[in-house]
Amino acid sequence: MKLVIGADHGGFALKQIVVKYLQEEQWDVTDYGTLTGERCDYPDIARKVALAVAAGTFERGILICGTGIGIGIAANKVKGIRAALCNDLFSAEYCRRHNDANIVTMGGRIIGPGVAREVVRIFLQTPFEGGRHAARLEKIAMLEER
Ligand SMILES: O=C(CO)[C@H](O)[C@H](O)[C@H](O)COP(=O)(O)O
Repeated sequence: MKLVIGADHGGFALKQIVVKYLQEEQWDVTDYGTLTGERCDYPDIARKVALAVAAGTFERGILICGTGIGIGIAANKVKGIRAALCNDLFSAEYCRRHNDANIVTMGGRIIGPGVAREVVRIFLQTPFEGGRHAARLEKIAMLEER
């Protein structure tokens, strides 16, 4: 599975840790920045990552800002993106099982490396259940056409 990751300055430090973890675990991960800890605007990072996931260049994305909120709001403006804020393990599991999330967002000012690594592991390993949840995702897709 090809992965893409991005973060603003609020998520930069945690992104570095997550990238290292993914590389150690042999995941194919591409870093879309920011590549320094300098202040930047999370919508710019969200846009690059979300467009690449929506285009199918990458199957899943990981986005990190200070809280995970702003970067997720921005990513969800891109058609086909289902970005889920996961600062806990239960959310990481159910955003996959019920929502087929294709981007996970986290807060670099909220969670530490241990939780972040587990969130990412669960996000990448948990399948979508389909069934009644697929019908609900179709309704979400219809909202994109309004
Ligand atoms: O978008 C956010 C909040 O929803 C992120 O946490 C940003 O990283 C944060 O707003 C950046 O704030 P800063 O004061 O410019 O560091």
